[in-house]
Amino acid sequence: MPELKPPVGEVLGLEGTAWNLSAAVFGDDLVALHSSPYAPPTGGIHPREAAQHHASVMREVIARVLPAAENLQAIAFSQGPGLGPCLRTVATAARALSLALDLPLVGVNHCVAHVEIGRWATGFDDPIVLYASGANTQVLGYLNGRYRIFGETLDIGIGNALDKFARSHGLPHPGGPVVERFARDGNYIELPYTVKGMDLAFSGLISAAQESKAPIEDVCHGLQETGFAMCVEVTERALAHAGKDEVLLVGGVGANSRLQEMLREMCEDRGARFAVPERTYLGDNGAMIAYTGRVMLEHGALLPIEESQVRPGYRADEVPVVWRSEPGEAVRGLTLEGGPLRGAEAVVEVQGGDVAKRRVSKRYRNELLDRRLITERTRAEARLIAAARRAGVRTPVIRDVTADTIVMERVEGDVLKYAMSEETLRLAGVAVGRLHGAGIIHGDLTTSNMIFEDNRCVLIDFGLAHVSAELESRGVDLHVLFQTLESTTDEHEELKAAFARGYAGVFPGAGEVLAREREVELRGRYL
Ligand SMILES: C[C@@H](O)[C@H](NC(=O)OP(=O)(O)OC[C@H]1O[C@@H](n2cnc3c(N)ncnc32)[C@H](O)[C@@H]1O)C(=O)O
Ligand SMILES: [Fe+2]
Repeated sequence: MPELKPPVGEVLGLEGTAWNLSAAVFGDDLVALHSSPYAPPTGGIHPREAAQHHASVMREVIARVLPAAENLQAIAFSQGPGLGPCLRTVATAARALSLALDLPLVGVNHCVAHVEIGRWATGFDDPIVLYASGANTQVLGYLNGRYRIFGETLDIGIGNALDKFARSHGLPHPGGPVVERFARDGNYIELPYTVKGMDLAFSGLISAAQESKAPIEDVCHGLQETGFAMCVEVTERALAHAGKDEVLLVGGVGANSRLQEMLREMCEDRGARFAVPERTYLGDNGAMIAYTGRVMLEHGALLPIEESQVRPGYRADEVPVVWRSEPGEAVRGLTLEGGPLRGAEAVVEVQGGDVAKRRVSKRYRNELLDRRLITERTRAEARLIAAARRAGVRTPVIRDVTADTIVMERVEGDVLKYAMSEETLRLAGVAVGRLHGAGIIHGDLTTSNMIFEDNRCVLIDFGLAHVSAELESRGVDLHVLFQTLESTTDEHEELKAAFARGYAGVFPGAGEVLAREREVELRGRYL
């Protein structure tokens, strides 16, 4: 007879990583939820004051949900990431409860909990997730036992960016909802748009918005149109890259109706499904911790009390996702033989021995922004493909260029994604080393943009390329590639080392750039 597992009862979850102290009891469904948000009297969130707030309402918040439990089995808490003092206050309470009630502890990663409650609330199985909150902006997807981070902000989270902008105009905290209200009555103004591969950055956008002399409604409108278009673009890139067909939006900024509308339009146009959980489960809440804690408990992922120290820099991809067993592997992409190929931003079609790459208009984007991006990128791509070629980097020969289309030589061979080995990575390193030596930054070094033909690496897709000899640009260029490697294979360390060998062999500045790459990587890892 198969062994019957005892039914898992309820789990109490405690959340308090930043602005909200919240507790919930979750069984087969949500049993009870109570929150006590902290609103800073002036300015942004002060970590210590928020922690004091959490401590002062802890007893009451827990007392509001605990009596609803009939068969409590564990205490789950947000172990990180988050603000140190807040995390410590919550962990202390969780340990005390665990000891007093003689129940095991479960340490939950806050980002993973946003994703899991989102899957629960929408019924989505294997989505690409846009996690847009105060401190984080990430695009995640499940692959081989982990939530992989395909792309993320290189500076601050979009929510904090909106909050910071609002603060500089004397508007109340949190700024996100205030910006949304002003944006409704505004007209589009142009602001800096920054996407690097599947990563993005908001500080240039925010400084320009802060300095703008345009009416506040217009600045808010331009800010949303630009910042959200960046988020939707990287989500679409991840969707195309991973070959999935569901998009889930989570995190506090997910409450924004314009962001929801843009994602919905992108998904409709791609034939993907889109969902967003109801508001209760979007921003920080205890239910997401209780629910994820319960799933972890069912799979035996308990936390000994002596290992229960908080983890302020805890990343989603550090968590072994033992409750999902499928490989989640991407289906192999279509080939050009099957007709026109639809990438994240362009349609590529065979024309004899050539291909025509046409950038398509995106319905989710403001029209002026859409036209600007299509023209700028088509021009940059044609110019820099030619420049790279002159510098001795293999790229396709350009035949013709119009406002939105480039006709170029067709390169045959496997893209790096399907030809991963130390040797191909070394060849990729050689190509990128030559490119950087010529003062060109690729801007989108993913494993789909390198093709192996006759034992050489051909670089394609220069739409985000630009000329720069800055250490930072070069470091970020490598970071985009390394991040794609990390998100697709467990052998990333060997592959990175092989790349570095090829890169250093042709580019004298390699040591410095590799060190900078490491710095960029660590930057994204802390709040
Ligand atoms: C680590 C953790 O503490 C952190 N949590 C967090 O940032 O809280 P969350 O509830 O997910 O998001 C709050 C953010 O969400 C923004 N927000 C709320 N409603 C919004 C709206 N309608 N439009 C835009 N932003 C909005 C707020 O301005 C604020 O920046 C996180 O998940 O990164
Ligand atoms: Fe959060």
